[in-house]
Amino acid sequence: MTSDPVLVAERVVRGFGGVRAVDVEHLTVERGTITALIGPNGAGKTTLFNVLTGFDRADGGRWSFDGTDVTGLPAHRIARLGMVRTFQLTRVLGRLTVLENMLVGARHQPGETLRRALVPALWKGKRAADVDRARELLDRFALGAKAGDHAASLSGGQRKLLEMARALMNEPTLVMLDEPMAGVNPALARSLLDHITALRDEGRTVLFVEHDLHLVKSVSDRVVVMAQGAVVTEGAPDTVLRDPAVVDAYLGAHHDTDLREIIARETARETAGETAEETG
Ligand SMILES: Nc1ncnc2c1ncn2[C@@H]1O[C@H](COP(=O)(O)OP(=O)(O)OP(=O)(O)O)[C@@H](O)[C@H]1O
Repeated sequence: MTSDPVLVAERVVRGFGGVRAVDVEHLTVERGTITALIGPNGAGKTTLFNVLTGFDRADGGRWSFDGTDVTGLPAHRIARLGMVRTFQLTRVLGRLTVLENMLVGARHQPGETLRRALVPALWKGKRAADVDRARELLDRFALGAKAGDHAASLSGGQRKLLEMARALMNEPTLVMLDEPMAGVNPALARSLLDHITALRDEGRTVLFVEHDLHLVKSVSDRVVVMAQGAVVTEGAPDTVLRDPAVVDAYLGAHHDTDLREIIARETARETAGETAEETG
C-alpha cells in the first residue's frame, strides 16, 4: 500500500512533573482509514490527542496535518483546517438546545464579524446553510426529534451521538474520537461503530481511542499501541493484537487484563461463529 498519511507526528513529548505522559518518536495516520489507538490506562492516549489538537502544549516535537505544519497551533485553528476531536467526557452545553449545540460547532470564517455587519444577507445565507447542515446531521444521528430540547435532557449515549454529529459540522478530513463507545449500551455501541464506518466510507479518516479489543478488531484498518507514553507497535489488527510487545504493554501496566485470554476468547468466539455459519 502506498503511504498517504493525513497526520504525521515526530518526536512529540509532553511531561507533567516527573512523568513523561507522551514520548512518541513517530506516528502516522493513513488517509481514509479507521485507526484505533489502544493502550493501558495512563499510556498517554488522551494527552497525545490533547497535544495534537491544540488543547494542550507539547514540550517538543512537530506534527503536520494534511501536509501543513500545525505544531503548536491553537485548537480552533486546527479544527478549522479539518482536524476535529471529541472528548472522553462529552462537552455538550446542557443549557443550549441540541440544535444550538450543533451551531456552536459551525465554522466561523476569518473576518466574518465584519462581513456580517456589512452584508447581513450573506450572513443570513450562511446561517441558513448551517441550520440545514445541522438538521441533516441530527437526522443522521437519530437526534432530529430532539433538535429543540435542552441538551441537558439527553442520555449519556445521546450526548456521545451529539458530540460526534457536532464534530462533522465543518466537513472535517480527520475525526479523532476519544473513547466514543465508553459507557454506552451495546446497541448504541453498535450504532456508533456503524457511524464510524460510515465516516471512513464517505472518505474521512478516523482515529479513535478504545479499550474493548473486540470492538477494535471489528472496525479498524490499523491499530496503534501506546504504553508509557510511547508507540509500542502499529499495523494491521490481526498482526498487532497477536504481537508479544502488545501483550507486554497490557500486562506490564494493566494486570487485570490478560490480552492472551482476550485473544483466545475472541478466536474461540470467531471459530464458533464460522462453524455456526457453515452448519447453518
Ligand atoms: N494534567 C495532568 N497533570 C498531571 N499529570 C497528567 C495530566 N494529564 C495526564 N497526566 C498523566 O499523564 C499520563 C498519561 O495520561 P493519559 O490520560 O494521557 O493516559 P490515557 O492513555 O489516555 O489513559 P486512559 O486510558 O485511562 O484514559 C498519566 O500518568 C496521567 O496521570
